[in-house]
Amino acid sequence: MTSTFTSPGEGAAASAGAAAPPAVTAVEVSKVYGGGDAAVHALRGVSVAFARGAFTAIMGPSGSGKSTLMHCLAGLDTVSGGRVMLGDTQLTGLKDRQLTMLRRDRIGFIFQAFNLLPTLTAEQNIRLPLELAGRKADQAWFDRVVDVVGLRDRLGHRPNQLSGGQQQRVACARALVARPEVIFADEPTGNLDSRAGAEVLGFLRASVREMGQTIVMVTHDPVAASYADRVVFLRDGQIVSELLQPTPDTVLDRLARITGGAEEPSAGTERNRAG
Ligand SMILES: Nc1ncnc2c1ncn2[C@@H]1O[C@H](COP(=O)(O)OP(=O)(O)OP(=O)(O)O)[C@@H](O)[C@H]1O
Repeated sequence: MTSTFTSPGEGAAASAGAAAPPAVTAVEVSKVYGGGDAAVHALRGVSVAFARGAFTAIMGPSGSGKSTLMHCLAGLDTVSGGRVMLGDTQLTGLKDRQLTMLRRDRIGFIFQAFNLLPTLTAEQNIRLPLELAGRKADQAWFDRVVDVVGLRDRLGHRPNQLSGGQQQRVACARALVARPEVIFADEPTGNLDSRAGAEVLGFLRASVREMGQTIVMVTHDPVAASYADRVVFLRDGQIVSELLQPTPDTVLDRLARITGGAEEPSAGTERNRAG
């Protein structure tokens, strides 16, 4: 049996009202790559809900299905079974063009590689997705985002004039400025030293606290995960555990138990309330 993992009123989720659906929901999602003897069951009946206004980390051993889950949640890949909802919208079954528009209008992405356009300034990079969508950034919101990520005095710089941490802050601002319903971050600090990584994570945390942003982040790093409100752990394509209010130590401890095989899927309702 597969448990459904939900998170009780965290952050803005509490004020979003009982009727508001989670930002993202997966119901019994499975994903099989290939077929026959070579079939790889990357996800095996994953049910999980991500509350609005909360910061959730997805962790697990290499090959456990983290990237596959994120790609299915973000409409970058199709599921083999089950369904994915973005708010009230069912992604499963949408046509490619509808999915492209949905990603453009409602989802933000931050990747390990910053993916900035080298010939554009920081400000132009931040505004680009909105302009491509034919929308104009609300100036007050733009200013707020720029201040939250601390880029006010770097807006005229090109990416090669910025440090890695500053470039990733531009990528964060680019995702935040469109006010997406959810931002998916895939190892956002993977290319940064620990100081720059801490800065970027601090800004992501601040965007959740101060702007009610919803963030789902895949990471291998227990310190990065400790910035989240909640960590869900995958093993062999199933969610096997979760932690609320994680600390680096509780995350490490849980990872050790998971990789040691001590945690079974049914143990997932156990929660850490320390910290
Ligand atoms: N395009 C693909 N074709 C075939 N198998 C794939 C494909 N993508 C992923 N897999 C397999 O699916 C399983 C889950 O992979 P996934 O990349 O989601 O894991 P992960 O937890 O993100 O791993 P890592 O931490 O190493 O990035 C693995 O066994 C992987 O080899």
